[in-house]
Amino acid sequence: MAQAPLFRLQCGVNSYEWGKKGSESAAARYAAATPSADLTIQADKPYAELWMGTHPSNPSKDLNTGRTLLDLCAENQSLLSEPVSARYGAKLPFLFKVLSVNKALSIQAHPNKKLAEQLHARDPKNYPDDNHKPEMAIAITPFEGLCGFRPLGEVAHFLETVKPLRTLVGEHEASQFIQAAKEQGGDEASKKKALQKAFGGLMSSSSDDIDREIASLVALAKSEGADFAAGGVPSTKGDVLVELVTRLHGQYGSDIGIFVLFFLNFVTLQPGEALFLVADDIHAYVSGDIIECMAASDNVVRAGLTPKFKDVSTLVDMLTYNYAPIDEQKMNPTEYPYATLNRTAYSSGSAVMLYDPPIEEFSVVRSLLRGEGAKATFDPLEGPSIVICTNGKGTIAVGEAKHDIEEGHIYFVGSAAELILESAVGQEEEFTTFKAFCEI
Ligand SMILES: NNC(=O)[C@@H](O)[C@H](O)[C@H](O)COP(=O)(O)O
Ligand SMILES: [Zn+2]
Repeated sequence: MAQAPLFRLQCGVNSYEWGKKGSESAAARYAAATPSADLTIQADKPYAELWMGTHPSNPSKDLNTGRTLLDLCAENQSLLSEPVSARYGAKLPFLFKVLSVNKALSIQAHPNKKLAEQLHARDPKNYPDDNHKPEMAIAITPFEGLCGFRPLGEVAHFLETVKPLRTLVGEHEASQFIQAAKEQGGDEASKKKALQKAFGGLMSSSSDDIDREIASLVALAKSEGADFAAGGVPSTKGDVLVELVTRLHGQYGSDIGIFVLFFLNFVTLQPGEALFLVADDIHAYVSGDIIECMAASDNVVRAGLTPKFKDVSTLVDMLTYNYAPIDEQKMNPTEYPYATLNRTAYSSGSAVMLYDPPIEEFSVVRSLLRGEGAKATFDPLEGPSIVICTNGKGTIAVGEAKHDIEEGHIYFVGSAAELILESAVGQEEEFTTFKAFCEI
């Protein structure tokens, strides 16, 4: 019997050390929102990531039958659409997640396709996939993260004003870098080379040197306060740096990752703001709840702020060394043109916004429907979707099938289905959903 194009999913949650504890974790609350989930949230246990998709490490299931979404897609490739299944096989091209971040994640990057194949062949235990992992994060609550290298002038400023940093980078690499950073014009490749040398110098520090310089850094931050690092830079002032150094030191002790703060942009996102990271872009998320969508892969190359397997030389070698101001790291949503709002939705200021990164595997639509009866009707699309409700309640319908949906509920929507979302919240309240999809 053909599988209905709309069915509810039961999704699993991964407990990594950096996750929020107990019910503070949105990932835990959403996973537990499904009646059959055999999940009793433990107050002192960290719950980091809710996974929604067909990735074998934590495959989502059809709530009613208990069958995996992977099996159902394999048997009913029309759920994916012919172009998607022909290009990506009988599985979802994306992995959709909710992350609840209590402590900083690892200093990390995700390998491009070619490097992913090499790492997977060499070390399948630590690199379980042969696929790239470009990723997008959309803030559900206020979010902090380290994303991409700072403008070179900012790194030069820190090398000139934070002695423990300059010591670990090395005097020669530091002065070479500062000279390259200050050179007007100059070719991009040699600037990126100087950045790689300085960053590589930092990351190759001995543990004794790190212990010694961390102690000096924390003491300096405490004693200088807002004057730390000569007051910092416009994007990250001295007092913010003091708080971050102190917080990360409290979380990870003597860890090289704390010094990486001076090389990477410190980004804050308000709910609805987003950032996109291409493969090989360095980052480390610091706090907050986010929706995350990525190509279907779990390959992470780590170099600090983690008890997990680190592969520092691979990380230093693989990075893009792209550098840019914070605002160039953010991703601006646009109004989604393929959804029709009814009169109630229009009058209540509802919005359906598209986050569309420059890759094929996924896009995400965030729907904010305000007030009872606000409705969004989505044009059928040729490809699979997963919808999660992160706030409020309403109904989700495809054809004759109509179900209640509320915070934490997750549905799979098959290709070519005409999806309707309708709010059931009060006048001043919001019914919020995120829909990840692939359409070729
Ligand atoms: N930036 N976010 C991601 O890449 C997530 O999808 C990953 O699953 C986490 O980063 C994994 O981080 P750890 O390996 O636990 O340090
Ligand atoms: Zn990542």
